[in-house]
Amino acid sequence: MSSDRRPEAGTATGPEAGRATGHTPARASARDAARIAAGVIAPTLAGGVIVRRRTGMALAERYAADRRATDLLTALRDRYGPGPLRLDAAGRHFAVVLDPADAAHVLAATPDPYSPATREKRAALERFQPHGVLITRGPERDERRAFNEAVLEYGHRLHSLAPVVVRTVREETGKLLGAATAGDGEIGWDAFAAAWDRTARRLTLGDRARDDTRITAQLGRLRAAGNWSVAAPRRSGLRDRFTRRLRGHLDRAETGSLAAALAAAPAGPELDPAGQVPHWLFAFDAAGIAAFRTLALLSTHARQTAQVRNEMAVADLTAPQLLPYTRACVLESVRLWPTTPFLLRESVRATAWGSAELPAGTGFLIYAPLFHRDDTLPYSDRLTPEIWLDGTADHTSALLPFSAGPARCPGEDLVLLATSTLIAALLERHTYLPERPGRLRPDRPLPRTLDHFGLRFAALPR
Ligand code: HEM
Repeated sequence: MSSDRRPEAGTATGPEAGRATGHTPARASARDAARIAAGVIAPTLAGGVIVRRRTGMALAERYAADRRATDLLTALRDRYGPGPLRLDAAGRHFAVVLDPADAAHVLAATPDPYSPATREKRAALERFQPHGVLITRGPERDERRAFNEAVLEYGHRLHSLAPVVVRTVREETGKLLGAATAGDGEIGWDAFAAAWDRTARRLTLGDRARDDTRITAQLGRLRAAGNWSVAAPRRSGLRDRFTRRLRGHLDRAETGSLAAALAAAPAGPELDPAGQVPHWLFAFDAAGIAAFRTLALLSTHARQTAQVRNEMAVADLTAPQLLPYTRACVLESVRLWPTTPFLLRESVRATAWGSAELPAGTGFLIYAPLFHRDDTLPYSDRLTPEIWLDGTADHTSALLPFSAGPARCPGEDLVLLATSTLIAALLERHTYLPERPGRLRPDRPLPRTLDHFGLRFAALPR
C-alpha cells in the first residue's frame, strides 16, 4: 500500500489559505434570480442530479446548456462583483458562489459551518441511504467519514485490493470487447454501462454479485425517485427489497471485495457500515461516465493517446500500475464535464462574508463548470492532462473534479485506479473511431456539455 496523498487540488493553497471570510455578497435582482433558476439550476435538474436522465442530457448537449450557464454566471460576476450572489427561492436563502477562492473556502470549512448534508440532498437520499456519510450531520459524520476513508483507502493510490481490481476490470473489459467483435464491432453506452455495472458489483459485493442486475435496477429506481428531491415519492417496499438483497451480498463478505474490507473494519454501534454501500454502488456510475468520456477524448486526440500508449508500453498491465498520465486523462474528463456539477453546502450558523453576514440555513451553490472552464485559464476548453502532473491543478483554486476539503470524495483513489486500468485495457489491443468525431476536435474548444449516452465507437483491432 502506498501512502502518497498529493496536495489538495482545488483547495486554497495560495494566499487565500486559512482566511476567515470571503468576498462581500451581492443580492441578485428578481430578474437575474429567475435567469439563474432557468439557465443554471433547471437544466442541471433536467439532466438528473442523482441519476442521469437520457432525454435531459441529450437536450442539454443540443442547447449547449453548460456553455449558457457558465456565460450567464460569468456575466453576473462581472456585473455584481465576485461575492456570493444571494437569491431567495422556495422560501429559502441561497448564495451562488462566483469566486474560486470563495468556493475553496466553503469546501475547506466543511462540515461546520458549511454542511454537505443539505436539505435537498437529505430529501433525495435519505429514502434509501439514510446513514450515508454525505447526508450525516453531527459527530456521527466524523465516524462515518473515517470508516469510508479506511475501507476505500483514501490517500493510497494503490488500494490493497488493487490486484483484484486489475483482474476484474480486465476480465470484464475483455468480455465487452469480445462481444463487440462478435457483433457489429461497435460499443455504445448501453453495452459499456452493463459491463461497468458488472465490474462495480464484483468489486463492491464480490464475484457472486456479478450478474445480479436486479439490485442495480432496484437502486436505479430508488435513485430516479431521488431526482425529485423533496417531491420524491416514497418507495418503502422497493427500499426494503433492495436493502434485503444488499445485506444478502454483504453477509457473504466475499474475499477480495469491498464487502470483505467493510466486514473487517472496526465500526461503532451507530455507524451502520452496510448503510454506506448504496452510495458506493451508485457512485461507480460516475466513474463509468468519466471513463467513457475519457475514451471519447482519446479517440479524437492523437497526441494524448500516444502518451497513454507510451505509458502502457513500459508497464505490465496485468499487475497494478500507477499510470499517472492515464489517470490525468480521467481527471481531465471530470474537469471538462464534472459528474457532480453542483457542490452544495448549507450553513449551520450565520457566516461572515466580507463586510456582511449570511444567515444560518443559507444554501451555497458551487457550480464547478464555472471554475473548471473559466475563460482565463489557458487550458479551459482543451484536453490538458499535464495540469494534473506539473502542479498547475494543485495551485489553481476550485478545480474540483472530486470536490475538496473534508468532504472530498473518499473514493477518488480507488476510482482512478479502476478507470485508468479500464482505459489501458481498452486501448491495449484496439483503437476507437467515434461515431461523430467532429464533436471533440483537438483544434476547437471542447463543448461544455457532453451527453455520454450518445457516445458510440467502432472498436478496431490494432
Ligand atoms: C468518477 C467517479 C467519481 C467522482 C467524480 C466522484 C465525485 C465526488 C464528489 C464531487 C463528491 C463530493 C460532493 C461534495 O463535496 O459535496 C463525492 C463524495 C463522495 N464520494 Fe465520490 N465520486 C466518484 C466515485 C465514487 C466512488 C466509486 C465511491 C465509492 C466507492 C465514492 C464515494 C464517495 C463518498 C462516500 C462521498 C461522500 C463523502 C463525504 O460526504 O464526506 N465516490 N464524490
